[in-house]
Amino acid sequence: MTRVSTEDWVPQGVGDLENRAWEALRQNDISVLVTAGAGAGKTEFLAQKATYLLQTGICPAPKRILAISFKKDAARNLTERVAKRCPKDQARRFDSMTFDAFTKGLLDRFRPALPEPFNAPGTYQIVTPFRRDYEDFIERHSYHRVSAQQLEKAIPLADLPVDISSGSEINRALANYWQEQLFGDDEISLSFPMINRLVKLLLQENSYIRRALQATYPIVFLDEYQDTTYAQYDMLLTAFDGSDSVFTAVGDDKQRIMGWAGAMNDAFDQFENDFEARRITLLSNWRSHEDLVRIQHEIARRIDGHVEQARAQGTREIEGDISAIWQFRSIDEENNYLAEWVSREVQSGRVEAHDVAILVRMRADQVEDEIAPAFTARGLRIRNAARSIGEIQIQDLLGEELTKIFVPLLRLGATYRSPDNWALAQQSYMFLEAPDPDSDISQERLLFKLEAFVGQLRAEVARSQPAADSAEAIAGMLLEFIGSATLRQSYPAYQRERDFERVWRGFVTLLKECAEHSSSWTEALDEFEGIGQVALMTVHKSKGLEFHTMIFYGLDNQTWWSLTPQRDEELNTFFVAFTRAKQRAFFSQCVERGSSIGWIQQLLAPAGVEVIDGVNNG
Ligand SMILES: Nc1ncnc2c1ncn2[C@@H]1O[C@H](COP(=O)(O)OP(=O)(O)OP(=O)(O)O)[C@@H](O)[C@H]1O
Repeated sequence: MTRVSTEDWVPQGVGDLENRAWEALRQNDISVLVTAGAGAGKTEFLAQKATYLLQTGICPAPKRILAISFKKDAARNLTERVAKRCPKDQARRFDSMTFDAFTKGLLDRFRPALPEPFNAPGTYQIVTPFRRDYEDFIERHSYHRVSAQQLEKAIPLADLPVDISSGSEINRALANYWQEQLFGDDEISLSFPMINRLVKLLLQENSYIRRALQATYPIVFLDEYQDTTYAQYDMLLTAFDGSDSVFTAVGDDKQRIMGWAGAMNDAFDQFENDFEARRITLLSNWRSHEDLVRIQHEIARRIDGHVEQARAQGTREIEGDISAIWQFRSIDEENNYLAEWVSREVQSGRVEAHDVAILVRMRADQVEDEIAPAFTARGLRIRNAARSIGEIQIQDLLGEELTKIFVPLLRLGATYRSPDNWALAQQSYMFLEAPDPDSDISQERLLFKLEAFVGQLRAEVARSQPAADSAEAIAGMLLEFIGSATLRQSYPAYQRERDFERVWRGFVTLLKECAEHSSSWTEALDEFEGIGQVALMTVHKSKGLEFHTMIFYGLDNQTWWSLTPQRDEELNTFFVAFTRAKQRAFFSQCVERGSSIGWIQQLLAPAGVEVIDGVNNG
């Protein structure tokens, strides 16, 4: 086993860390709260810290690190970075997952240990109820003093079993709601907030499970900590109550955009108190260049008057405007201009199509219908990340483990030289098969099997033209080789058949769709991954991502009506979206749709962002 001394350890994959990041990295006896603005490398910092702790043996075998992220992409990204940097036996001890995957994993493993009636036998389905479902429930039971909104808000906060001794109507409604979800006519139906409550109860009632969890994870990371909900925090406190586990939380309170979903509004202070944590603030911005950082700072100041300006570490690569509000007279003019502009930029080689993102407030499907013809006419395709393929959105599908395992294999099938995909395929396969790390023979045997399969896949791919039926057959070969049972055993998120089927069906459907449009398998796979396509997404979905060029589409007071500086969350959302840009961020607005948003113009004007005539902007 390779070990590096703490003095000799150096960051990997990046040049260096800023001094304060070094400080936070070496802080291992007490918990730390790393706060920093956009692009400060918070997620990267966690990847470095995990690497440091594993490589130096500060986290020795068999101890593990638990990293909790909000998005699947982020969780997967962390796993990949650590896997690239650490030997296998170390990387396997890094468990990176979303909050929901963490709680669901615990529930699926230990459900029988819940007290009655919460250990009800039978499978369960995960549901995401809408407000009208709660309204329907309230109406059916004739609760007069409880609203649907109150019930919805109370579910994540109420401990189980719900105390009905006081006779309060909300508690009676809650208890009844649980009863119906567990013992109604259909299959047991649980939402993620309900799963959270069940896991809290499980951990509270079972000191054995709690102690096992604490012994396994002496180190816990929390990414995007600002969006932690009260319920999630409460569950964590229960899980690690009385433990010596050391926490590292990273976050930016200006990027708090999940208040509507119950995110804590005093998360940072609470963490400092409860975990006796030291707060360390990072100052760099590695993503954006100086001129963009100056504009970002104007927005940041509006959110927090005391915020320090970040030190831009990115290099400006383009000349001309880096930000402006383009005004158009009609929707047609706007769409044609944007398509023309993006097409020119892509053709000139200044930016790749998939490094351009068009951001909308909501209804991405409708906007796709509106703008796609102008882009298609210029040979550009739009990748609407929010489009649903069966029961899963494209952006989520691309972040799924199944996709991350199958796509490199498909790439290997479609091309003869692809060392990166070979490395990814090998890494996934070894993870799934988990050969004895001390046995060279079993590892070699597996590699041989993988090579043989890739050979077969290549032959099949070479034999068949891309089309719906051939895509389905090839996807079937992949599943047969990897094995659905292996996948489902390896990932808690796939343990239940219907969860697995949802992703698998989405994967096959999108692959078929892409194959039908393409003249080669490489083209089909590029289309599948959105390579060479202009990204279209909602501002919320842009969180955690980055693009060379961003265009905020249709920024008028009708479409972006809710964007007001009086609502913290909306301003934060705007900040999150704006800070995704590495090189430039433009706004498009047209009078046909609504009038301009005065306060945004006033906010951005001091940083030199002007309103200009879209068509004649040169
Ligand atoms: N020390 C570093 N040196 C060079 N590049 C870095 C460093 N740290 C991070 N980066 C790069 O800077 C970009 C932003 O990093 P990262 O996504 O980790 O930031 P973040 O603080 O989590 O961002 P945000 O909160 O805005 O989502 C990424 O492209 C990352 O690879």
